[in-house]
Amino acid sequence: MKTVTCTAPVNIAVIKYWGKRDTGLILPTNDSLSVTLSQDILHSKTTISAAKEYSHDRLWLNGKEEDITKNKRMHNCFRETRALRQQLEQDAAQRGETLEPLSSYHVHVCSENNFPTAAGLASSASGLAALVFTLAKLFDLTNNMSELSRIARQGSGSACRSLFGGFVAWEMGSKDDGSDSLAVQVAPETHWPELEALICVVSDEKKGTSSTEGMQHTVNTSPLLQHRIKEVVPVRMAEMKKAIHERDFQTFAALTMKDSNQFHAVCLDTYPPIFYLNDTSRAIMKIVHEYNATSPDGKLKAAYTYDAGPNAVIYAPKENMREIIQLIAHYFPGSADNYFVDPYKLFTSTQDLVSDFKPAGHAAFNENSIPVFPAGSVSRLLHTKTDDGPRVLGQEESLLNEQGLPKRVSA
Ligand SMILES: Nc1ncnc2c1ncn2[C@@H]1O[C@H](COP(=O)(O)OP(=O)(O)OP(=O)(O)O)[C@@H](O)[C@H]1O
Ligand SMILES: C[C@@](O)(CCOP(=O)(O)OP(=O)(O)O)CC(=O)O
Repeated sequence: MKTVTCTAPVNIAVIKYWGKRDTGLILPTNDSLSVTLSQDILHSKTTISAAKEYSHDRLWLNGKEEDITKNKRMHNCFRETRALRQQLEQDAAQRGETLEPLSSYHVHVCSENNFPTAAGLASSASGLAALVFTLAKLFDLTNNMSELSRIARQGSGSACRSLFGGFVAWEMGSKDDGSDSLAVQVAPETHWPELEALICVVSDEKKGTSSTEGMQHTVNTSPLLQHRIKEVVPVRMAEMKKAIHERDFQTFAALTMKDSNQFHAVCLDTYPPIFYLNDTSRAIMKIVHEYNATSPDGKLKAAYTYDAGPNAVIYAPKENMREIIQLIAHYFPGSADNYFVDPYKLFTSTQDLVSDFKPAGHAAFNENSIPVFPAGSVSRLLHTKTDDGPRVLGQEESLLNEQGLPKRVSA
């Protein structure tokens, strides 16, 4: 039996992917670009073992066994990585060497997300990236990350971007077979370490309309999406890459907010419309604009973005983060002890977090621009930053025991 354990990060797009031109191969209707967030805060952890004794492929997700017989996307990832392994085995045989025939073995996959699954926190991205990366390590594949991203893409589109750290573009490609639709790193995490993120968890419930389903309704009914694909995204992609290369937060922030807004506009333009934002999401947008508008030098200090759900992700330079956290904690107070995750020790206590709130330290800030929301409207604040791509862990981190069964199962 061979066993490997890895983690993969979440990525949050600043130029959104929304729409497929091929639903089977998962080929998008536009390029997209994302920031990879630290695995220290959010990650999928996956252990895979291969053994000739196994009778079928099995998956345990968050402690529960899932029926994967009909999971076409997962099978795509198994099929593609096994084909690459088989090639390695054949090449070795031609050289007169023997590689263990792992490509013919079944696998046991055990995966855990350290955050809610299917709640718009990009679990499919980290989960499928962890699956493909772990399979690649298990099979000793020599392919580079962009090649592997083609496989991860077939598990979930946004997963292809989670194979890299830092700033990552998914190039849509033009070929019918999808061979040129893959992720490339625009800049590594070390390029712009000052860029941080605050995830405001507005809801961690499973969402009503999945991204997969929602985006095809948009493709089929939204005229605005056609304008976005043809006219807007190509220009924004070029501007966003330049902004990242130049660490130009002004351009980065404006484009991030506009692109999030346009994504939610095409959701509204879908017929019947799709709504992912709620009143709390909209209030966070308003307060970020108020905060930016009253910045003493007129410069943008923060940018929000929302995926297919009400949770906000606020990107900002490190120097503004303390103030932003205080701002959000003031208007959206927590109701639970685990409200704020403070890995970078910005605050000495919860008291410190709420007591010295001075909105942007600026007289023009309209404190009544939104009301203070009921406690718990934002259930958690997770402070994080841009960070590296998937990591290989030691055997002691394995989620599977020596029989290839999960060490922990949930009821
Ligand atoms: N760790 C994991 N390993 C394997 N598959 C996973 C893992 N985590 C999530 N998934 C798959 O991804 C699905 C959730 O994807 P979905 O797109 O609905 O939610 P999301 O990724 O949280 O939201 P979004 O992509 O819109 O931000 C799960 O039902 C499961 O099939
Ligand atoms: C709003 C988004 O987060 C959409 C993500 O969609 P998915 O990658 O979850 O969809 P599938 O390819 O059908 O699995 C925007 C983005 O991440 O770019």
